[in-house]
Amino acid sequence: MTTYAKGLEGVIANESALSNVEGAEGRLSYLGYGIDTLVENCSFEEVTYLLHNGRLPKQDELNALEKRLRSDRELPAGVIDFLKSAPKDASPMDVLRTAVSMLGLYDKRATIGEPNIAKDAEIALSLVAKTPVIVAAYHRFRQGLKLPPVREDLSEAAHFLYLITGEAPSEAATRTLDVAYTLHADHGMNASTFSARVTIATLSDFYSAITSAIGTLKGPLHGGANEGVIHMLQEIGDLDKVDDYVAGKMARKEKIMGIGHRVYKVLDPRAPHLRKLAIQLTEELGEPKWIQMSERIATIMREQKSLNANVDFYSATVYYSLGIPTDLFTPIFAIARTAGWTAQVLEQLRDNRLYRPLTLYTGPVELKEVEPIAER
Ligand SMILES: CC(=O)SCCNC(=O)CCNC(=O)[C@H](O)C(C)(C)COP(=O)(O)OP(=O)(O)OC[C@H]1O[C@@H](n2cnc3c(N)ncnc32)[C@H](O)[C@@H]1OP(=O)(O)O
Ligand SMILES: O=C([O-])CC(=O)C(=O)O
Repeated sequence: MTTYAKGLEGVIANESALSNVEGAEGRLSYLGYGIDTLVENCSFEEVTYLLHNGRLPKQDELNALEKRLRSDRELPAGVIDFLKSAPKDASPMDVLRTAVSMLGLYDKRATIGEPNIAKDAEIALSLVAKTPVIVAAYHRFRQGLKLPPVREDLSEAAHFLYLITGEAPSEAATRTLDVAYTLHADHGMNASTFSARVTIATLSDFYSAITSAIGTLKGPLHGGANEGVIHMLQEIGDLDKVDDYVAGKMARKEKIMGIGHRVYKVLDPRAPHLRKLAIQLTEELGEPKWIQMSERIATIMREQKSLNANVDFYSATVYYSLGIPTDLFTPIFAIARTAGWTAQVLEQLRDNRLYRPLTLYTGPVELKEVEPIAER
């Protein structure tokens, strides 16, 4: 019997060995490694290797991956020209989506049809290497600044912070972003990953799949919620205004950004890591009000609606505390998720089948005659 689940809730769309999202328990692991131990012991580069290769790297393999990513940071001149000429007030997610699509124009390895996994694995790494440079370059150009020369001596997280500020970041800031990258790297059949897999499953090219994913991530019900959280906190302004604000939202049946999740019925396991960082960073910044407001919102939503914070709720305050402009929050999510999207695309290609679900037709069933246009 064919059943209908609105929004595909509870539907298993494919098989994957990459990330295990355990909604009832509030657990997340990549290839059998829980995120707690990965955050504690591994860099984002190690996690990228894990997702792409199915196992953690040995030291020489990690060195080779880091070298490979760091040597692939230059963007094609045509993409740089686009980033310089893009409207200064464009959404960085729109710019990223367009620039990633453009990368495909300059990469002869990107073809349609029967996959070549070795070639596709190279494209996957190029995408991981280049997406942060695209985001940073646009951010610099929109301010009328030059992009600092790309460097090969900095990790993925450090290099991104260096490019947006022009200065090598502190170890603490690098570590914070690295942890955030690891926590965002992959997450089962979330909407943007699903988009990427649907696109690649037609045997379209790799860049088209990641372009689809970026377009899907930007919506406020998905990755775009992290920017919505900061806008909400700024709108509220003070701790003593939180209760009225949330009550107003509930009365109008509006969503609180960063709260709720399709799969997690308990706290998102990424949230406590980001919460801890947010507490520490806002204290150092002397601006504890952001985390105080967040804590109050989370408490009200938990107590009154049985809804919990998701990954976007505290990441927003973490990025804000690092001095990152709000409209780069979702692009940062995209940078980290590129590790997972590309791994998922490769996994799809290794055992591909076209996605083609059905629709529950609700239109007229009786066939009609076409009336002459003057009589309609
Ligand atoms: C990385 C990520 O993508 S994590 C998710 C990021 N998105 C957000 O933070 C946006 C806010 N959250 C939401 O919109 C939702 O919780 C989603 C999109 C994440 C999940 O959506 P769904 O599983 O489809 O749940 P749905 O939207 O049907 O909500 C179920 C019920 O909870 C309520 N609800 C869910 N989330 C929220 C919220 N953030 N604020 C207020 N009410 C909420 C709904 O109003 C609905 O109530 P009702 O049954 O009385 O009508
Ligand atoms: O899994 C989801 O639906 C959304 C999410 O948390 C993610 O993509 O990280």
